[in-house]
Amino acid sequence: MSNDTPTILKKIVQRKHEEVAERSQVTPIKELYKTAEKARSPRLFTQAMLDKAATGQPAVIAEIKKASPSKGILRENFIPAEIALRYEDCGATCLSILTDRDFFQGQEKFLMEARAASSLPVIRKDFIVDPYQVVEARAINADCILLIAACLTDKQMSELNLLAHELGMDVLIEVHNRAELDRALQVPNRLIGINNRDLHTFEVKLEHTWDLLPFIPEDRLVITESGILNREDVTAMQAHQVNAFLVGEAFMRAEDPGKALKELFFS
Ligand SMILES: O=C(O)c1ccccc1NCC(=O)[C@H](O)[C@H](O)COP(=O)(O)O
Repeated sequence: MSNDTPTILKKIVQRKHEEVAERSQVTPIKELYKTAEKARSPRLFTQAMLDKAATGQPAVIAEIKKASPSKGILRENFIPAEIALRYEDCGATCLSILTDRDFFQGQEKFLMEARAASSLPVIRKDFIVDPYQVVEARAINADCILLIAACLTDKQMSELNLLAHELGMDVLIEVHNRAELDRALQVPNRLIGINNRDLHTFEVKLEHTWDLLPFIPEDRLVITESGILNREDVTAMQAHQVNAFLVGEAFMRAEDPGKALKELFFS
């Protein structure tokens, strides 16, 4: 593929820069900082994942997303607060809420509603390319942000990571291949997400997780992301000593997302 080919990830990143420009016209970053200062105290996302992993039980980040670019609408009956409660009751360790509007039909208020309904730490799942979005994440009560190595330069990755920590949030750094992993490991952070989905082509291969494992130091917690659909997938990850997961589609398509979580991980 040529570097000029507009993949979905490139389109999303371009839109994010436009969004930041539009939003800062309406709410300048100084104002956003004031809202962030008054936000709810951050819940400990990384610690929750580490504590759960230490018990030997699966540490599950359960995702709330209405739609995705690769799969379209995933769920019609979409009430984030209800889904969050079910996830918590059924053993989730943390929540992931899509806030992107144009590609995932997400909204900031979904994160606020889901977090208010549960006591779990929440990650803002979005495509963060600018400090404005980090401050915005804290202003809507997020406890953690996602940084996707494929969207960021090394400098951006470390600056956004630092800003998130200064604001009291945790960070999940996501990679898909060895080059991104090597870059991500330069950033001081405990959580490394390996996305099994190529965000340029949508191709999903679970092998990405175990292929990268030998290159990850012991002090990082590896979270496998995307394409975990059934018990065989979970067992395959556990056979490689990976026991932290981020799952969306498999739960969102189920009538009761909480029951689906319980069946996938705890039955
Ligand atoms: O899911 C997509 O189609 C997608 C496309 C482009 C960029 C990101 C995308 N998804 C974000 C995610 O990484 C997933 O929501 C997350 O890992 C959960 O995956 P799944 O369990 O397969 O829903």
